[in-house]
Amino acid sequence: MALRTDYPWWPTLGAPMQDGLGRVLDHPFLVGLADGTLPREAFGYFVIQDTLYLGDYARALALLAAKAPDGDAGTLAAHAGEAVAAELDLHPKLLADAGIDPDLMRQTRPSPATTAYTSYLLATAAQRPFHEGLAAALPCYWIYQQVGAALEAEGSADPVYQQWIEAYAAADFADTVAQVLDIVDRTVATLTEEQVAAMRRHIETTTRYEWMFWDAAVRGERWPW
Ligand SMILES: Cc1ncc(CO)c(N)n1
Repeated sequence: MALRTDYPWWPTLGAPMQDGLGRVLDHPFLVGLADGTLPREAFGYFVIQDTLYLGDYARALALLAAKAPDGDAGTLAAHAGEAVAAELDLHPKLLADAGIDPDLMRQTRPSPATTAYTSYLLATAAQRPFHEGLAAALPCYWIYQQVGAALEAEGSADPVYQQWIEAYAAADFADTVAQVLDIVDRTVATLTEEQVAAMRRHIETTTRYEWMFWDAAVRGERWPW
C-alpha cells in the first residue's frame, strides 16, 4: 500500500523526511542490508539497540496517547502496544536467527545515539504540546515503512535481513503509518503556521536521529568508558 502524500501540509512536514529517506537509503548500513554484505556484528548491534529503543518509543507513544484528542488516543495507545510486540517477538527472533549471543543483549545498555534519540522523544512527548510530540514521533513511523517498501522491491541476499525488510514492508505496518498520517492531518488543521513550523523542526531533528541510529551500528558506537 502506498502512503498518501497529497496532504496540504506534506510539502512542509514531509520534505525533511523525504530528504532523510534518500540519505538513509544511501547509508552503508542499508546498502549492506540489501546486498547481504552487512556484517552480522553491525546487524546485531542494531537489533539490540533497537530492542532498547522500542521500550522507550512505546513509552513516548503512551504519553502522546494520553494527550491525544478523543478518537486518536486509542490508536496511539495501540501503536505503543505494537512497538512492544516487535520488541518481544520480532527482535528476539532476528537475534537468534543472526546467531547473536543472548548474553550480549542482556549485557548491553543504550548507546549514546539510542540514549539521545529516546531522551528526545520522551522529553518532547512529555513536556511539549501534543502536536510537537506527534511530530517528533512521525519519522520513526514513516521512514521505517518507506525503507521497508524500498528494500522489499529488490529483496536481500541474506534471509535474516530479508525478515527484517518484510516486517517493515508489511501491509499492517503501512496501515499503522497511514493512521498516524491521518492523525497529523487532523491535528495540523487546528494549528497556526508557527505551530506547524515547530513540528517541522522536531521532524528535522528526529529524521537525523534515524540516520544516526544506523550510523552508530556501522561504527559500533560506544560510550568513552
Ligand atoms: C530507531 C527506530 N526507528 C523507528 C522504528 C520503527 O518502529 C524502529 N523500530 N526503530
